[in-house]
Amino acid sequence: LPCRSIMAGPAAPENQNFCFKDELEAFKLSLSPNKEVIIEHYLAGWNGLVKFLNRLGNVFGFISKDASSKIQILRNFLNSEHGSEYFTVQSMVKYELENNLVDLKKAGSHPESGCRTLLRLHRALRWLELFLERLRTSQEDGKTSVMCADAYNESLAQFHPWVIRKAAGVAFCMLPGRLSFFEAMNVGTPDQVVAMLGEALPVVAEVYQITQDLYAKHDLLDLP
Ligand SMILES: CCCCCCCC/C=C\CCCCCCCC(=O)N[C@@H](COP(=O)(O)O)[C@H](O)/C=C/CCCCCCCCCCCCC
Repeated sequence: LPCRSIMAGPAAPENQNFCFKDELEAFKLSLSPNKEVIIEHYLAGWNGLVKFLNRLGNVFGFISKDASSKIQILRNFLNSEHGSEYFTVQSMVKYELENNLVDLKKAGSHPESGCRTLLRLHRALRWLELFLERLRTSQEDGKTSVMCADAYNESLAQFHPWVIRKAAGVAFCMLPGRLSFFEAMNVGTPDQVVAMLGEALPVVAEVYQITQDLYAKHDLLDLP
């Protein structure tokens, strides 16, 4: 499906030509032929989601700020002299572990390692997968705030302190209704949105699972 040219959000320059489908394409590109996760495309996927979130209003600012700062930390690694070690999640894990660049048990000299930073986004990817699935199967009168909160409670919430959970809960209540949400995605009719979600979900799920298995294998799922 081609993207529509209408703008569904505030008329900021970065909102022009926005199309949610393009943003999810980046996650598809992040899967290499040998099923490694290419960090540059993974971050482009997240960046697109943050752009989308920014269109939904300032109330989500604290969420998009946190995601953006994590994207930036990883981009800095990619652009550093060791950038080639950060080509895939697999190469990053190998490089950082072999060079003792990860605080494994408690925050120490590497509080912002690539591994711990990507883990935060990875946990959020599970929320995204659950939210997209709820959206895809929702009825016309389904409430995005409830779908979002349910997906959050089933995934990310367990990693957040009370104050963040409360703030997130308040923000979710400000989400637009299902139809306006679909409009903001700028994909087309509700049927076309649902079809697009059906295509996007297996990709998001695969990227999530590959990263999950890798982190589990190296015992990295609880990095401080
Ligand atoms: C068709 C579906 C459209 C979906 C559109 C999704 C747009 C989502 C865009 C970005 C998602 C934000 C990802 C948030 C990453 C959070 C990482 C995290 O857990 N950070 C916490 C821990 O970090 P450290 O302190 O250990 O460095 C940090 O404390 C979090 C702070 C901010 C609050 C995070 C709340 C997350 C809620 C996720 C749901 C987003 C709701 C979007 C509604 C469409």
